[in-house]
Amino acid sequence: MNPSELSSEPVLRIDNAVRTFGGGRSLFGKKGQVVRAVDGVSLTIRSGETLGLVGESGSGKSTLGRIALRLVEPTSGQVFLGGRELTGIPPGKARAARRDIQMVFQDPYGALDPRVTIGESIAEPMKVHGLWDAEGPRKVAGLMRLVGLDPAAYGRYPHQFSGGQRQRIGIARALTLNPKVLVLDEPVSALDVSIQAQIINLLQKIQRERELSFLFIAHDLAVVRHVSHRIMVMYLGKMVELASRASLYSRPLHPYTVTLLAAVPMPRVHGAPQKKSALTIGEIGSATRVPSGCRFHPRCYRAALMAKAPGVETVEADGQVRPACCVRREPDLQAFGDDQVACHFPEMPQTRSEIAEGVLAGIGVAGTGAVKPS
Ligand SMILES: Nc1ncnc2c1ncn2[C@@H]1O[C@H](COP(=O)(O)OP(=O)(O)OP(=O)(O)O)[C@@H](O)[C@H]1O
Repeated sequence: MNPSELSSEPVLRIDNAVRTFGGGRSLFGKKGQVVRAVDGVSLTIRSGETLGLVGESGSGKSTLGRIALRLVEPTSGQVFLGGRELTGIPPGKARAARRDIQMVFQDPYGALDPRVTIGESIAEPMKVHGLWDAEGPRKVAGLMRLVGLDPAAYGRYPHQFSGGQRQRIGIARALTLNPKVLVLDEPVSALDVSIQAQIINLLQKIQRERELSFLFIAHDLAVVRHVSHRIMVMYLGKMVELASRASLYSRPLHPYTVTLLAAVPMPRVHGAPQKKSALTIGEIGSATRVPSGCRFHPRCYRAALMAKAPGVETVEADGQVRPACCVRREPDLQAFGDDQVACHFPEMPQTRSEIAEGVLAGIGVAGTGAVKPS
């Protein structure tokens, strides 16, 4: 579906979601550290749209996905599903309202109960919601056919299936209640590459047929590029960039996005050996000790470059010279057409040599080379 064909009404809306973990007292009365897993993130997804959600491990993607379903309660913020506020419903009554949003998990091995036949597994949500009737078996058979499984396999157990087939079972189970939104948390990352493509094709077919909306969480930027209409990039609990697929891959605005894209292996050119990224910039920071100002500043090539630019006020932070604004002030989200970015220097040019120079300026160098995203 083209972005222009999508309806403008959001099916899912998350407003300013915050989720912290920890902070309680230990047995000895010592106060634990607080993790700000999701720190003021908002998003919308329209009918038939796929919003890709990317970021390194620990950036808060799964927590945000679970907040959308209220599998994790937000510390603050609101979730609206089809215009109805999900977060306003008392916990005991949320199940019925949650029917319209379901989840597909990463691990097709762990997501299914090994003692339950796959047909029963697919039927279970209907039974839990009191929707099982004489039509139930026919519906389960229809769902099995939809995901490419033979209904004759109803009475078989999960261990009798391959990883890809189990993910098909997980998808059928997620569709049992006819939801409007699927949260797909790394749905193909546990599968072989050849099987990944089959599952992605299946998800896209189902999306077209049912006008489903997807929140598609993934590490793999190549997969996200393939499936998403828009992409949100998260870093240490914050959204740093939100853009259409076309702009994100052709003109990434946030230096973290540039760095992530640079870490994707480059396609082979004229039989040349595949180049891996030149940019390595150390580990993602700690979610318990979040850097001041822009959270990305300790790893940011652009901040390193700007610190050398004439007229830019600088400060030293953890032994690195950085623009004072990056260290002192969290950047606001700025709009660039339909795209948004949270960076103090979003328009700084990003030629290959400038990025390489920024890296060389002291952020951890793994050489120079193929850093400009294709
Ligand atoms: N139940 C929990 N208790 C304590 N900390 C948690 C809990 N769940 C998540 N966190 C922390 O919140 C932060 C964000 O975790 P989250 O799993 O949402 O990130 P992610 O981007 O999905 O990472 P991954 O790709 O590894 O799943 C991490 O620092 C994580 O350790």
